[in-house]
Amino acid sequence: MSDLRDPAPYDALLLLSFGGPEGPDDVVPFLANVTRGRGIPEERLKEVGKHYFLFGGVSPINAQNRALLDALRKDFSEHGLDLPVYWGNRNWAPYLTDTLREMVGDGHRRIAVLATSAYASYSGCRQYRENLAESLAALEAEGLPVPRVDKLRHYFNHPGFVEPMVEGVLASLADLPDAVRPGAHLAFTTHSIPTSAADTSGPVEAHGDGGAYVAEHLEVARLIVDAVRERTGTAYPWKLVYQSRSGAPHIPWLEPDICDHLDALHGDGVPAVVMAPIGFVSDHMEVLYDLDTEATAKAAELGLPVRRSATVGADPRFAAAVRELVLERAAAEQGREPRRCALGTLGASHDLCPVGCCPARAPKPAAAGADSPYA
Ligand SMILES: CC1=C(CCC(=O)O)c2cc3nc(cc4[nH]c(cc5[nH]c(cc1n2)c(C)c5CCC(=O)O)c(CCC(=O)O)c4C)C(CCC(=O)O)=C3C
Ligand SMILES: [Fe+2]
Repeated sequence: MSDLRDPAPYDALLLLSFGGPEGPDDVVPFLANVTRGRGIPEERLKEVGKHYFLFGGVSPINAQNRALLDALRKDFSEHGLDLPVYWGNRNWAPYLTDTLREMVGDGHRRIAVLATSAYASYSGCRQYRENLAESLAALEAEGLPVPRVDKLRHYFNHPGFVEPMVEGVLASLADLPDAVRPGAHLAFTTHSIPTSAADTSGPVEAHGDGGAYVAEHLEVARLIVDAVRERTGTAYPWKLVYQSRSGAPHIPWLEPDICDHLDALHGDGVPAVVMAPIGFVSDHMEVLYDLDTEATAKAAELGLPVRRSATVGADPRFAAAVRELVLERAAAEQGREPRRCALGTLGASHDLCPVGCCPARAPKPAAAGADSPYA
């Protein structure tokens, strides 16, 4: 009988995130890291730099990841799960390669990886896998042991991710003035990406209009709408909309933008809107600027009452979900058939990204998938 809390074969968990600047001097080098070789127009970079300077050059994302680390360690220790937790980022310190070097130095060879992105897409999944491959190659070049890294499955439909967002939407609805609440609309938001990236997101079988990226977000929106209907008796009208678009204007990205959507709703006489950023795991800069600053100012200009609902952040139910995901994957790696928790109809996402999943425009080695050069 193997222990239900047995994380074997894993000897550590790595929290893999985006990273963000921690002061004014960090902003430009951070943006240079983010956009390395990606052809973001300079105008857009100047614009994005301003968002960070408005907040003293500090993105909240690192503090939020530190809080998540604390929540994970607390949850693991309370549940007898003996698994050290590390943290590394794609674009800022602590950098992924440095963290992996430290992990290998501490003797870890089989690492479960949780990315702070719940959905399929190049930016939210394969790009992290490319970062892992690059870092493993760096360790190899230094003559260090190369650990095996396994990325945990997408958790968009895990109850520990969805339930805190349901509560967040209920709280935002409750916070609206009584007079406008009955007519409120729900605007679920996520990061816009090029439609070409959306259409090829997820496994090849899922490719089609919007691919897995749009299908997964629509599923989460429906799950939240259903739960809100059950608990309030009201079927609030809703739509999935987008934010934080970048890239050249002639390239099609997912639309409509949240600000255009607010305009349209206002034009239709809708009296209030709850903006629910289901595409994000924490209230980082994309939420703080694009929703709480820009879209909220737009709504004020229209005289449209809006509320922005909370992301999961370091919610204990999310930490518990991460524990379940680690143990689920460990059980699968042990050759058992774990119970895979997933709400709705899409089912639990794959453990191993198949070949052709979320392709890059210029193919690069990616770890933790069926096409990984590292076993
Ligand atoms: C799908 C997606 C997520 C969600 C999944 C995930 O969480 O991974 C996400 C998260 C984030 N995106 C973030 C910041 C940025 N994203 C950029 C650029 C881009 N994002 C894209 C997509 C996504 N991005 C894309 C297709 C681009 C353009 C091309 C490119 O460069 O790949 C740029 C460059 C300037 C700009 O164009 O805006 C910045 C500064 C931060 C940090 C916020 C903070 O500091 O608190 C976070 C969490
Ligand atoms: Fe982004």
